[in-house]
Amino acid sequence: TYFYPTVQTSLLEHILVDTQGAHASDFIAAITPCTNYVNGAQTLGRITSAQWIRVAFHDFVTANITAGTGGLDASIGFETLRGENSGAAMNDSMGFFRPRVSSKIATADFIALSVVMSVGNCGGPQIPLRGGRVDATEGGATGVPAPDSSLADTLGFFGGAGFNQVDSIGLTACGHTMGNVHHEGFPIVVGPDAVSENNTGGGIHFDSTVATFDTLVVHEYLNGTGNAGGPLVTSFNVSSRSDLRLYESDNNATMTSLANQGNGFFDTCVNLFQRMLDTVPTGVVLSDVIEPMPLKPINATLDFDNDGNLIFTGYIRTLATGTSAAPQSLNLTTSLDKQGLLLTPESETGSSIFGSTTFFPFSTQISNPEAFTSFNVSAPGISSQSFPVQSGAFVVPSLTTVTTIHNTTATVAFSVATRQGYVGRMMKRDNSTAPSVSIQAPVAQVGTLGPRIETFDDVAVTSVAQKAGYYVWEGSVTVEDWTLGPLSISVLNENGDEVDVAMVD
Ligand code: HEM
Repeated sequence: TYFYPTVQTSLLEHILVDTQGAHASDFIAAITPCTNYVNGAQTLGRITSAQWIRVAFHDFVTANITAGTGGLDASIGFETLRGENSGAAMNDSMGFFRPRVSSKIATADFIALSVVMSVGNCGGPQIPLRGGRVDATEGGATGVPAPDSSLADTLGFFGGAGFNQVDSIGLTACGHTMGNVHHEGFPIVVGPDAVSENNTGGGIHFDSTVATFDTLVVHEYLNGTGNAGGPLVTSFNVSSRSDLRLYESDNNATMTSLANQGNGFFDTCVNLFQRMLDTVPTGVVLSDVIEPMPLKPINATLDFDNDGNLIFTGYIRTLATGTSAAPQSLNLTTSLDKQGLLLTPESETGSSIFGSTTFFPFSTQISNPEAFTSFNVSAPGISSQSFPVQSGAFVVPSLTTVTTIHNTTATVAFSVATRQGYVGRMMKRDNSTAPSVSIQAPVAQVGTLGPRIETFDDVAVTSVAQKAGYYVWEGSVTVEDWTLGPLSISVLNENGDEVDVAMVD
């Protein structure tokens, strides 16, 4: 399957942009509406959008930027039993991400993505998202501020993660514009009187708009109106007033300046959140910022049709922003066929905060695969774009299946096609030469709900057929303790680089 520009960027962009209607990802359903609680009863007084933001903070703040350790690395999954990570948010969120994690998107990337989606889809600004985080294999350092932490300790924890006093006040105000402090989990902050039939967890809002990302928490704090900054300002228990201690630590200068920024508050939060999300251990290289793509190939892949012909099928998605309209048709040409295909859209469209999406399915026969090196998409009003492809080797989607037992054991039976004469990384096996196939599967590990990735290298394959100038190879792998996330099947070249990959589940 052809993913553009990379597998990871393509998949993350999909979750970010395909939020409603045609071909939508189900990720956003967890925070739709923004008051939704995806892990249990709506009467618990919990909301998922706010939980996601809190999880990222707890994962991040134990970073030691001098040592280059910690940050957004999903170590939080191993740390949920620590008192400083009290509350349902950590395992609720890890449990939601778990069946989505794959070799291409780590849990830590889901932690980052979830903040971007909560803020961006609940009234706030768009935080630039990068991919490429790497999950920790064990718990990291301690050091999350708690309601009864001293000001010095709190500033020390933030400082270790690279945030000074002004940054710390800003990040806390940006975080505490959504969500609750709950009696259940934090009885030293919120008393039992918060518990009611429709709020069994006893959640008290930080501001009057619990599920909207806005500046209200700052104004209510300074003016003493509404929720007056929330339970960490007003708690019956003076030692639990950590937000009050932090906000007052510079005589409210930072809070006053945040209030005076007006809409600039959003820019401040974008900046601070982005720094938080992009704090990663030394050696982790993040991708470019993932931008919504105006023209995107989706599930574009080589395959064989029922007659054994080689075909190239998939969709082209267009994204119309602002007042621009979707094109009526697209023209798809390939390096083989300059005449091209006229593509017409599916009737169902999608919508998102970025604009509306339209999907143009295509299928075209490839008669001379050696010359199939690119395809090009154009339409009136859209600048034409060319996409490079390779046809040397590919995972055959129609001949690849996953079967599961009890949802924990998965058997991947796959087919790979290699073009006759293709020089990839061929392995000597049973007196013949076979392609090198690697399968990566997310599996359960002890101590965290976050999966680890198990790799099956050089999976045995046997040659079973010849089709359309290709050898077809079959193989299979059985994965135990599968966590339900997409499995990747990769064909590797002589350098061990991926030439083609299929994501299956
Ligand atoms: C002095 C620093 C901080 C302290 C002591 C603190 C403490 C707390 C506590 C005790 C809760 C209640 C959790 C629950 O009842 O489930 C909470 C909630 C929350 N915190 Fe903080 N926090 C701090 C800074 C931050 C920062 C910097 C962010 C974000 C960047 C953040 C984001 C959140 C969010 C979104 C919630 C609501 C969670 C929910 O509704 O489930 N916090 N915080």
